[in-house]
Parts: sequence; structure tokens; C-alpha cells
Amino acid sequence: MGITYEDFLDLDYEPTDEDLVCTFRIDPATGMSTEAAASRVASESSNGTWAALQTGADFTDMGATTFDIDGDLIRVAYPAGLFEPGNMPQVLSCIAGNIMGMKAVDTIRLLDCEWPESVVSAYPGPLYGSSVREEIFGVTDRPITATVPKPKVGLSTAAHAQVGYDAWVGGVDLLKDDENLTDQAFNPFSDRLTESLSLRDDAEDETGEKKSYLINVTADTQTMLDRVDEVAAQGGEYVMVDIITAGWAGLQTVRERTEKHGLAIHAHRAMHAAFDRLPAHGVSMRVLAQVSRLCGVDQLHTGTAGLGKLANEDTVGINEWLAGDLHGATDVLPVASGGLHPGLLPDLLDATGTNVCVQLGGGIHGHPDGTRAGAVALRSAIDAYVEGRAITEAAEETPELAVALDKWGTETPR
Ligand SMILES: O=C(COP(=O)(O)O)[C@H](O)[C@H](O)COP(=O)(O)O
Ligand SMILES: [Mg+2]
Repeated sequence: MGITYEDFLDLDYEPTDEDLVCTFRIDPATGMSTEAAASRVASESSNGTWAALQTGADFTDMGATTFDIDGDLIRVAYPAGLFEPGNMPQVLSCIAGNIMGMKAVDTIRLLDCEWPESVVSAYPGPLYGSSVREEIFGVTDRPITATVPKPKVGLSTAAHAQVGYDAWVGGVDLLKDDENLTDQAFNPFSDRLTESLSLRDDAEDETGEKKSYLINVTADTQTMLDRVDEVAAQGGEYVMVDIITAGWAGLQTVRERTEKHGLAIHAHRAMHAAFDRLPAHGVSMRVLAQVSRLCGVDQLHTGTAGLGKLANEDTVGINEWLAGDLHGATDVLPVASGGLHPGLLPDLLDATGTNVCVQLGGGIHGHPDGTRAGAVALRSAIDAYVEGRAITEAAEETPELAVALDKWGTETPR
């Protein structure tokens, strides 16, 4: 018995319910047919290599099969037994591993995955998903809101917490750390946690509303676990993880620990664009979102449907996937963020619906009258949208919103 890469192409194969099916777009190398490149994709991502191999009796065939070729799109079926249950790094070392650099293709993009129950059931999925709105904030009819203090880093602990307080009392639900704020000398993690939660309590007393804090625990895995424990001990409800830079292994370990404490996970996706920005190559945000859901994040940045400051791909399609059925797994609350301001909200919420978290940094703190006024403007725009009123109408009663609309209009920033 032996295997060569040709064994990995079978256009008559029909995937079973147990197979993980991946869709790739490929651009074969010069002189390489699509069929030859497609069979090499299935080979290298499962159990093959460039050379023909001899196999003996002590061998379980875990080979993948390219079973469909449609122009530059190929579909590959992977047997569930190829995958260690619950080990996301191992899954990605197959379906997004060596093949990303193989010379048989000039470019290759993992576009989408169909996850079988046998694979999904080994992952925890989110603890809360979009039910954070109701479970943490008691809100059912409107998007929840978050704000990230700007400048991103450099504010002292007291100044950072004060920005949170101003935003909370202005009507925002969540203070959020920026992706590159963790435990620096100008604003140490433990001090920030304590001072922010203290002001959160004050803001709750003042407003009568539930408020919370997305503190960034991103670090080496052991430090993340220590920080998760600290957040729980201090009475937080969430931790934030930079899931791409921290890595899937770290996220999976954090997810086990947050389960013990009943904490929710806010997933920031900084560095995702290294995988998904160039359309011909890499791993799509859709797949990164799928992996995030399996690993168990409750909230995930998925872009602004093209309205904000950052390049986006298919926010609406990804959000629909995050809300859709996945063998009973909990959904994920999408977070729209990046260059948003109140004037963009109606178009944003028309595109995404209201089961989202809306995050504004510059769109609150850049308000001419400061953070609290910016927060009032955001909340007024959100409430108006939910009530079915035009934000221009709400601006007649809420001068803070009128000032924001006057400053930014409905323009997309760059
Ligand atoms: O700090 C911000 C937004 O700040 P601002 O509101 O001032 O633009 C977030 O890091 C980006 O939204 C990340 O991008 P994405 O959400 O696309 O992952
Ligand atoms: Mg940021």
C-alpha cells in the first residue's frame, strides 16, 4: 500500500455528517493544474507530503479529500478522526497550516468551514453569548454600548477610570480597555481594576443602571489566568482577550477558567487583518469568527459593515453566522467598532440589527464637550433608533447629540 497526492482528489466522494468541510479559493502556481494543486491542498493539510509514501498495516487513513472543484473554489472534506477533540491549535495546523505557504499555489484562502457535530461538541462554545445583554445588563430591546478611552495608552489609572465614570454616567454600559493596554507602568492592571470597579459602583448608584468593565487580561497564559481570578475576586463580570495575538491555546485555557467564575469573554481581534485583509490569501474573518465561537468567546469584534475606519469584510454575513444554529452552541454577540460616531448609527443598526454591542472611542471622547456629552449623544441616538425615531428628531431634545451630528454628520472617517 502507498499514498501519493493524487489519492486526495475524488470528485465522486460525498462528504459524511462526520466530515469537516472547508472551502478554499486557490490560485495554482504557474504550470500546475487546478486538480493537481487541489489534491496537494488536501494532502498537505491531512496526512500526505510531496513524496509518495509506503503505508503498512499499522496505519489509520486520516487523509482529506478534495471532492469539489468549481473554478478557483475547491471543497475539501476532512475525517473527524483527524482532529484531536477540543484542540483548536491542532485543527488549524491541519486546515490553515503548511498549505498557507505551499509552492503549489500562488495564493490560497480558507473561506468557510462547515463544522460537524462530532467536532463542535468537543468545544465549550460561549457561556453567555448575546444573552449578556439581558443577564448582565437586564436589557432586551437595545444594543449594549461600550467605550474605549483615547488616547489608547498613556492615561494614568485615575484618568482612565475617570473617563470610564464619565462615560458610564452619560449612558454607556461598558468601559473597555484598548487592545494595547494591559499592565504598563503608567497604568498598572491591578490598580486599574480596583479603581475602575469602584467608580463603576458609583456610576451604578448614580444612574440606577448596571455598568461593567472589559479589562484586558492579555498576557502569557499563566498571567492571564491570574488576572481572570483577580477580576472575579474584585467583582467584575467580563475579561477582554486579544484573541489573535494571545493565540487560541491561551484563549481555550482562559475559557476554562472563566467558566469557573461565570465571567464573560470580550474578544478583541487585533492582528486579524494579517490573515484576512488580502482577499486572495490567508484565513477569512468568517473562519476566525467560527473558531472564536467554538473556543467560547461571548462578544467578538466583527466590523462596521463598511461604515467605520477599518477595512471590513462581510460584517453582516459573519454576524448572521454567529447568530445561527451550530449544533446547539450558544451564539456570539457581535461588536461593531472602529471609527463609529452617533451619525453612523442608523445605517449601522439597519445593517446589523439591534442584537449587537456598539463601541465608540473617538466618537465619544472626540465630542467637543467631552466624554460625558459624547456618551449622552450615543445613548440618545441608540434610544431614538430603538423607538423608531430619526436621530435628527432626538437631537432637537438632546443638545449633546446635536453637537455630535453637527461635528461629524454621517461621514465615514479614515
Ligand atoms: O479602538 C478601537 C476603536 O476605536 P475608535 O472607536 O476610536 O475608532 C478598536 O480597537 C477597533 O474598533 C478595532 O477594530 P475592529 O473592531 O474592526 O476589530
Ligand atoms: Mg482599539
